[in-house]
This record gives sequence, C-alpha cells and structure tokens, in this order.
Amino acid sequence: MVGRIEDYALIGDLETAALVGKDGAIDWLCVPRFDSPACFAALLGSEDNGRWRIAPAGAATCSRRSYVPDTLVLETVWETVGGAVKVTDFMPPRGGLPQVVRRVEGLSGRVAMRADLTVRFDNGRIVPWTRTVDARTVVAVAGPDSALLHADAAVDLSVTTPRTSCAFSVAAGERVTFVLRWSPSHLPANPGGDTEELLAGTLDFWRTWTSKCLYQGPWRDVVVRSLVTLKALTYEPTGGIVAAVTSSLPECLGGERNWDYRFCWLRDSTFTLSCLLRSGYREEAVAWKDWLVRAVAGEPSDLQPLYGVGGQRRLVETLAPWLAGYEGSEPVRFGNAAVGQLQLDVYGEVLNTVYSALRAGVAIDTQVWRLIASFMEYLEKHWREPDAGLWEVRGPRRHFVHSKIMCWVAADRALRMARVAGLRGSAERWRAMRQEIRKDVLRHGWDDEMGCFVQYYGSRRVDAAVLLMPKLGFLPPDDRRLRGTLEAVRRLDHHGFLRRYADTGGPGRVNEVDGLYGGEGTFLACSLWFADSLAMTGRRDEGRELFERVLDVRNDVGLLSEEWDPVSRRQLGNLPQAFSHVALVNTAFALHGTRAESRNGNGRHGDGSRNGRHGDGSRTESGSRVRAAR
Ligand SMILES: OC[C@H]1O[C@H](O[C@H]2O[C@H](CO)[C@@H](O)[C@H](O)[C@H]2O)[C@H](O)[C@@H](O)[C@@H]1O
Repeated sequence: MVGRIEDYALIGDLETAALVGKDGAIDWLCVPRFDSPACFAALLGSEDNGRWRIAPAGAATCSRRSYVPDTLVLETVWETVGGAVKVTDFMPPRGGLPQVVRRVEGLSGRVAMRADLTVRFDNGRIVPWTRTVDARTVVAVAGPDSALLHADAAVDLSVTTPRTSCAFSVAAGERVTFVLRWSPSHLPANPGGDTEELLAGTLDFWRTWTSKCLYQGPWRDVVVRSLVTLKALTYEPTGGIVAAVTSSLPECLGGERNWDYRFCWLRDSTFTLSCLLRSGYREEAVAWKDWLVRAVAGEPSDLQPLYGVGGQRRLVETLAPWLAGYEGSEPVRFGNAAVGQLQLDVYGEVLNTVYSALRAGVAIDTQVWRLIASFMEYLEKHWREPDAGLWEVRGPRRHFVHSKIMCWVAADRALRMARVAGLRGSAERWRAMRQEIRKDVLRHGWDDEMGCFVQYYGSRRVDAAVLLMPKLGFLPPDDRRLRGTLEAVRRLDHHGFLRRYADTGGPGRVNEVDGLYGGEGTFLACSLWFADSLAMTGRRDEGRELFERVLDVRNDVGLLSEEWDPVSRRQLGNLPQAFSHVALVNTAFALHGTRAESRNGNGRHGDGSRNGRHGDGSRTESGSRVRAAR
C-alpha cells in the first residue's frame, strides 16, 4: 500500500534521492541521477512498479522515526511484541555510483523481520532478470541498468520473480545491513564500501555542512531541516538544483495536475540560492552560477524556464500509461512542457540572484557580464509581451503583473551591477526601461475600484505573487497600494492558508487562467509570503501565527510538499518542494530579523550603496524603508 504524501521521508546523496515510507518501504528512487528513470516507482502505481520494504514481519507502520540531528540519516524505530528494532537508512554522498544503505539493529528482545525487494527499471516498467550470486547477494539486470543487493549477515535471499525476499531476525545488539548498489549494466558491479565507514562519513558530511548555518533564531532546528532538504536537492557534480525529487504527485487527488519536478527551474533555483546565501552557504552559489552560465549559453531568446541537472534542454513531456498514478491521479508525466513557455519573470529572478551573489562577495566574471548584457538586450525588446507567468499557466498568455515586476527587477539589478562594472553605455537605456515598466505596472496592473494590484492587466483577479513586490523593492511596504493589495489577497484565504490565485476550476470545470481541470490545494510558499508581508507591515504577531500554522503541517520529519489541503488535512504535490522550504527559511529570517547576507563588514551593500536605496526612490530587498514611488 502506498502511503500519504506526508508519510514519506527523504534520503539522498546529492545526485539522486529516495523516499522512505512510514511502513519501511522505499517507494521512489531514480538512478543514477534525480532526472533518471525510477527503479522504484510504487509511489505512482503499486508494488509491481518497484519498491524495497524492510520491516518487522506483520507490522504495518513504524512507531516513530527522525533524522539523526543535523543530518539526512533517517532512523526508524519499530516496537513489536517481541522487542524493538531500529532501521537506519541513508545514501552516502557520492563521487561514485549510487548506493542505498539500510542497517537493521536490534534494540531489545528478538524481532522477526522481512525484506522484500522488487526492482522495476525504466520508471516502474521493466522486469529485470534477477540472479542469485550467493545466499546474501542477488543482481538484477535489464537494459542499461544493474542493481546488486547484498546483506552483510547470514540471511537467505530467495528470488521468486518479481520479488527477492528474505525472513530473518535480530536480537538486541545484533545488526544486519543491506545495501543496494546501482551500476551501468556493462560495467562490473558497483564495489560500494564498508557500510559502517560510509555511515560515519555521511554523518560527518552533514554535520560539517549544517555547522556553517548562520541562522541563530528561535527556529534553528526547523531552519536546519529545511536547509538540509534544499542541499539534498542540489546536484553536486554540476551545481544544478531540482525543484523536487518526484514526478506527478498530484496537486488535486485524482486530477490531472501532475507534473515532473525533477529539473532545475531557474526560478526555483534562484530562490533556493538566495536562501542558501543568506543562511551562510556561498559555495553552492558559486557552483550554481557556473551551472547557469553553461546551461543558458547561447541566444537569450532560447532561454528556457527549466533545464536538466546537467543543463540539458530537451525535456519533452511524455505520459506513462503503465503507471496508475498516485491514488489514481492520471496522467503520470515525465518531462515538462513548461520548458517551451515564455516566462519573462525568469530574467529578473536570475539577475536578482546574481546581484545577491555579488553582494555576498561571489566574483562575477566576464561570462556572467556577457549573460547580463544579452538578457537585457532581449528584455528591452520583449518585456511588453504577454507570457505564461511564474505559475506556468497552460491557458492563454497574459500580461501578468508579477512578470512585469520581474522585468523591472531585471533592469534595476542590471543597473546596479553596471555601476560596479562601469558599463555606462547601456545604463541609460536600462534606467529608461526601468522607469517605463514601473509606469506601465502602476497604470495597468492597478485596479482603482478594487483598490489592489491584480493578477494580469485588465483582470479583476488577485494573485499572491504580487506579495513579492516590497521584498523586491518595487514599492516600499508602507505604500497604501500594497496595504490595499494585502487586504485583497486575503480573499485567497482557505481555512487559514493561502491559495496562489482564485480557484475557479473544479470537478469538470476548467480554470480559465491556468487552463486545467480541477481545483488545487492552498499553496504553502504563498502562505509564507503572506506571513512575510504581515511581518513587514508591522503585523508580526499575525505573521508569526501563520508561520506556525505552516510549521504544524510539516510531516513528522519536517518535510513539505508544494500544497496543503486544509479540509482533508493532507499534503499535495511533489515532495519535498524547494519553493516551500525556501519560503519557510525566509519567513523564519523575516520574523527573527537576522540578515546575514546583506552585511559585508562595513554595513554597505556590494555596490557601495547605503541602506539598499534604489535610484528611483523605492527600496531593495534588504534595504531600509524609503519614500514611496510615484
Ligand atoms: O500549475 C501548472 C504548472 O505547475 C507546475 O509549475 C509549478 O512548479 C514549478 C516548479 O516548482 C514552479 O516553478 C512553478 O512556479 C509552479 O507553478 C508545472 O511544472 C508546470 O508544468 C505546470 O504548467
């Protein structure tokens, strides 16, 4: 039986990741990388699509579980009538081929256990040939993939296709460690290593990484858990960052809103990067900047909203009819058609992050300057066009207010960086462009009658994305128009959480903005943006209440997917989602007021300005309050 979305914990090795259920089953694992086909895809179908369960015989779910503090090593405890047992699950950070280690350790009495492995390569479709090497080792091979299962104690693995199983028992103090190693089928088996040394190395890796966290506020454990999760979404060899580790976990149970998130969205990665930077992590920013330059090299008109972890561009969306979908949510998709959309906000997000990196002391080389100039050349010609917006709507293109604001951000940050680099020739044009966009948004994005900024020009809908305006410096937080917008956005409230935009879809009805059937849950990142806005406008207590409401819906090991259904009290959408965890960390900072990344020793921003004041009178993301823009 597949669990609820919130039943899953994450383990990963910075190249791929697995989801472990409360029932002891790994129901999701793509190998060798995040965006490779899954060899365990039970999450989107059934056991027949691949899973690996280790649990006490006859037991349904564990008694409790948690990560070893400050690490991504998961410990699951089962208490049974015969005694107690602990399973430690982890994936050692690599440099080689992937392996999943599962150590079973008796805590008291004697516990009868079962291990059941069903490998299905190619996203849960291909039944491999499985052969027994000896009583403790089996190898499964099909096409390009090979997986070896090995146990370090005397167990008797029996292969009864489609499963490899064994029954064994552990007494207090005894251990049996299983390891699953993937390798390309044409190469000798992945040699792995000593599992106790691998565990010690993995614990040490994560503890060293988390010890660098600069957040010192009251929610340290919560922040560290989210940062570890974000780090686990980074693809170490290239610096790319995936939006989530899963595909097709539904935003509406039984609906069609099922997407593949195992790719690097420029938007999501820039949010993640800014969050890691403010938390004290610079290395990831340098690695991502290098990834970015390689990924987007070429014509700026060819810029894609998302790329593969290696920077690959062809991410064709296909359907997987052999998978029934999570709780019947069809279709299951691999690849993502959003790759071909025009999403103008992306230019602003990239420039904003490069600017944050510059302020944090990351060197910006000529390649990056070239990129900035070419982005701006493109935007100067195209910012007036309608686009698919940050929500990647599959309905008609519109003049989304958020997209226009991000074009303003692009011009603003380019100007600021030009000041540092002395690119004066273009600066005049960029200043004029910035001014023109501001006027355009204030004129067409504002609805006098409603007293708020709207979702797109001419519409009477609200959109939580405009909550980002003051953070981005487009308007100061005390601007009357923002106060009006904040009140209007409250209409998106659904049982104390925020939807991203009006939910006009429903069973059998298409949402005319996003072009999709069915409603969806409340959007966790938007709920947190709302908490930030409340804090920014002096309603800190209200902001804190909302923040704590979001904290309450994290699962038992601190993970958030993209959405939350407050009625059924279930998480929805892909897991764990970078967007949600980034927003959580940012709100913790906003409520506690630590701004690690904006300091460079002399109280000045990297461009030498004081207090983050923009040339046109608004404020920067981290600057102090200045007069309202006209
Ligand atoms: O809502 C329709 C779209 O949903 C997905 O996009 C969402 O996830 C992205 C990755 O986290 C995020 O960048 C975007 O803002 C979200 O709306 C899906 O990937 C799209 O294909 C789909 O059209």
